[in-house]
Amino acid sequence: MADSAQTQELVYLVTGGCGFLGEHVVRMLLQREPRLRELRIFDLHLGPWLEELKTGPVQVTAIQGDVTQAHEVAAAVAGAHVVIHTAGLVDVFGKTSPETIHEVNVQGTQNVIEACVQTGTRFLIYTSSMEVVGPNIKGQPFYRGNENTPYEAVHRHPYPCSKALAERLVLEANGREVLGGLPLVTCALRPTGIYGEGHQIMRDFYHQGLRLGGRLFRAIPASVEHGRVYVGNVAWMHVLVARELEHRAALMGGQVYFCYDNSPYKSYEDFNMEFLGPCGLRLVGTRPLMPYWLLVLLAALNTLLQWLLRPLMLYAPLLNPYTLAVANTTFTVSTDKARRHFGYEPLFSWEESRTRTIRWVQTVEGSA
Ligand SMILES: NC(=O)C1=CN([C@@H]2O[C@H](COP(=O)(O)OP(=O)(O)OC[C@H]3O[C@@H](n4cnc5c(N)ncnc54)[C@H](O)[C@@H]3O)[C@@H](O)[C@H]2O)C=CC1
Ligand SMILES: C[C@H](CCCC(C)(C)O)[C@H]1CC[C@H]2[C@@H]3[C@H](O)CC4=CC(=O)CC[C@]4(C)[C@H]3CC[C@]12C
Repeated sequence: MADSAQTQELVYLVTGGCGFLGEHVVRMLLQREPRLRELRIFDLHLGPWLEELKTGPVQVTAIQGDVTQAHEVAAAVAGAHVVIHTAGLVDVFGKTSPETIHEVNVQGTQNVIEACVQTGTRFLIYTSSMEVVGPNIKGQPFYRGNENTPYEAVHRHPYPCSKALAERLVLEANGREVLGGLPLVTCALRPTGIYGEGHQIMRDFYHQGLRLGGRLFRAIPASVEHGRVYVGNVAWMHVLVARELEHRAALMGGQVYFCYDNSPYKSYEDFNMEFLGPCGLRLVGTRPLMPYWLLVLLAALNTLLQWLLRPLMLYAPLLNPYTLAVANTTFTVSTDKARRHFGYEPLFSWEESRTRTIRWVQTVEGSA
C-alpha cells in the first residue's frame, strides 16, 4: 500500500455498502479518506442513492454481487488495497433459514478472505458484532466489559453462531501470505446495537407506536442496560482502522475491537425513547406492564406460530425467545482499546448523534 499511499491512489472495496452501516461507511470514506482513488461498493441490492456519488472526484464503482459466489467476490476484490467486509445477513427474527445465514455470513466471509489471498489484497476489516460474545444462552450479564473480560460465550442462535465463526476465520487469516508474498493483515470490529439514520428496527418501533396511538408499552425493566453505538461513529472507526492498519500491522493485526462511543447506558426501550420521545411517542409504565413469564410464553407462542404458518406466510414478529433474552440481559461495554491502538475518538458526540437520529425519525414520519 505504501506506493499507492504516496501517489494518493488507493482502491477500497466495501461489501454490503448499501446496507444501514455500509452506506455510512461509504459516505464517511468519501468525506474522510483523501487518498482514495476508487471506491467499490459491492452489494446484493444496489441503492439508487449511489448515483449521486458518481459525480465526485473519487471513482465510485457499484458492483451488484453475492458474497456467496466466490468468483464474483474475487472479481470485485482484485486490485483493491483495502476490503471492508460489512455484508451480512442480520436476522434474529427467523426470516431466513439457518443454512442461508451460515452461507452468507460464514461462507461469504471465507470467500472474501480467499479473494484477498488470491488477488494480493493485504488489508481486511471485518464487521463482527457484540453478539459474538453475548448475551449467552444463560442470560449472564456483561457489565461494562472490555475485550479481555472473561465471559462464557455460548450460542445456539444461527446469527451469533455465524458471526462468531466468521470472526474466527478472519482473525485466523491474519498473517496468511497473499499473492505477491506479503502477509494479510486482518482485524474485526464488534459493534454493540447500532442506531442512527436508516435503522430499520427503530423505524418499526416508531410505526408500532403510531399504530398504538402514540404509545409504546414497557416490556423490559429499566434496570437492564443495553450497549448502543451511533452508526456514524461505527463508520468512523472502520475508516480509521482501514487507515492505520498498514502502519500498525504488528499491533492491530488479528485483533478485535468493540465499537463504542459516549451514548448513555440505558435499557433498550428507554434508549429508543431518546429519539422516539421527541417525535411524539410515550413509553407507558415505569415497570414492565406484563410479568416476565407471560412474555416468555408469548415469545414461545410466536415461535410455534412461525413454524405453523411457514407453509402459508412469513410470520416474524419482533418478540421471540432469542430477542427477549437479548433485550432482557444487561450487555454493556467500557473500553479504550481502540483509542490506545489507533487513536479512535468518537467523531459525533452523544448530543449530535441524538439530534441526527431524531431528525431522521422525523423524516420517516413525514414519509409514513
Ligand atoms: N445492526 C446492528 O445493530 C449490528 C450490525 N452488525 C453487523 O454489521 C453489518 C452490517 O449490518 P447492518 O447494516 O445492520 O445490516 P443491513 O442488512 O442493513 O446491511 C447488510 C448489507 O449486506 C448486504 N448483503 C446481504 N447478503 C448479501 C450477499 N449474499 N452478498 C452481498 N451483499 C449482501 C445487504 O444487501 C445489505 O445491504 C453486518 O455484518 C452485521 O452483522 C454488528 C453489530 C450490530
Ligand atoms: C428486537 C429486540 C427488542 C424487542 C424486545 C421486545 C419484543 C421485548 O420489545 C432488540 C433488542 C436488542 C437487539 C439486538 C442487539 O442490539 C444486538 C444486535 C447485534 C447485531 O449484531 C444484530 C442485531 C442485534 C441482534 C439486535 C437485534 C434486535 C434486538 C434483539
